[in-house]
Amino acid sequence: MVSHYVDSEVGRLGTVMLHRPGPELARLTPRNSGSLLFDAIPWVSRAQEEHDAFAAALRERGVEVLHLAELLTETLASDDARGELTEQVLRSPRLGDQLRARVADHLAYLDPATLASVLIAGLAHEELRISRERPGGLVYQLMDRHDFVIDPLPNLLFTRDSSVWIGGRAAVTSLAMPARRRESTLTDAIYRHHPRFAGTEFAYRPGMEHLEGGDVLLLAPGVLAVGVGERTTPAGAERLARQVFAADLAHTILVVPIAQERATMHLDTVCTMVDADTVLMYPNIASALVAYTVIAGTDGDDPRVEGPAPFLRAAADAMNLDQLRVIDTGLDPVTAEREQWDDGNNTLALAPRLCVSYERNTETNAQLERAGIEVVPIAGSELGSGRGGPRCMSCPLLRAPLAGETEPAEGRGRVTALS
Ligand SMILES: NC(=O)NCCC[C@H](N)C(=O)O
Repeated sequence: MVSHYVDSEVGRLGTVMLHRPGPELARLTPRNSGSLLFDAIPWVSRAQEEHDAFAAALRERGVEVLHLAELLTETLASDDARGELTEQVLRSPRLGDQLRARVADHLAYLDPATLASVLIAGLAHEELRISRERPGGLVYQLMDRHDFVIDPLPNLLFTRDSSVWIGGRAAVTSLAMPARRRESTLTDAIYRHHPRFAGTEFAYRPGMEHLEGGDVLLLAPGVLAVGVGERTTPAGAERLARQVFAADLAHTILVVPIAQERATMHLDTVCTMVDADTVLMYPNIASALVAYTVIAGTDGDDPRVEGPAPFLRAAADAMNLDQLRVIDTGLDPVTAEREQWDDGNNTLALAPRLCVSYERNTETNAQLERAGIEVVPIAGSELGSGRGGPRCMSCPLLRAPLAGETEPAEGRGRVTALS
């Protein structure tokens, strides 16, 4: 068993899980892209090139990159995992008994790599092997040949959302949008059946109240921020608070309401951390954002809720800082709005003051560099068509503890707000 541990957003990144986009992206058409949560139809091979360059940039900086599809293939060597994941797709009420039996026959023949690929890319009616002796029945006959018997998971690319590590535990989330719900069955199977993750303990389970990883920020050891809006519900935030308090993984949770809009679907679309005391924030909402502070109860009491208070103030207080240093997305309200939409806020910290960002967000990247944050730019013209940046596309499994890295750099004001 390898140990996995994450207690901040910015401790030096050791291991990350990515998903290289594959044939599931080729399932997107103008007719289904809305329900599959993409804003444009990506050019698949270019998206793969961009993703390969992202993975290479991480590896060049010493990060161990794990690929979800490879982990899933290895996981499917376990008969238990295979049985569970097959049963989950067969449970769909859309299939009906006769077609369900035919899909079960089809899946039973697949080797682990092909089964992993079908679980990710889905299965179209025309790809299902049906013999004359065992026909598909009414449901099969009434389907169009391009209809999905198993839906594809094009958003698996955004590995941030289906699981998040909090301390040494995996929180496997409960995704809100129907198009994404099955993603967490895959991450859950990996953590429960892959030998690398043997003995993993869990901080959250699929099936609990809605919670998505993009809404969870590990502000500091023991302090989490959880966005509530389009995806994570207040009940999901409350459940997470109870879970992490019970496991002693945190003492304070800041619950942050965000607008229920596509542009701000997760907290990490408007705020990410680039140093132990520094956030990159969307200025058009930064001063209006508030937080409810949820504090662990003692001796089994319910958690205490305080606030609301301005988010930046509540966060600094919970993190024991005089003030959080703030770097703005963009330069003015219009470039800020453009670059926030293009995931300019959604940076992935590789270490304190070192982050990956989409190259297209030139104004935001210049702001970061001016503030002493080194930027590793990556191309994302195709990757961004699903609305997600480097943070959304990565699930950290191991970060170095922050001890010794929290002190301000020589000659750099720790508490200067840059705006
Ligand atoms: N954390 C994130 O903001 N993830 C991006 C998710 C994008 C995906 N197309 C979605 O709508 O869920």
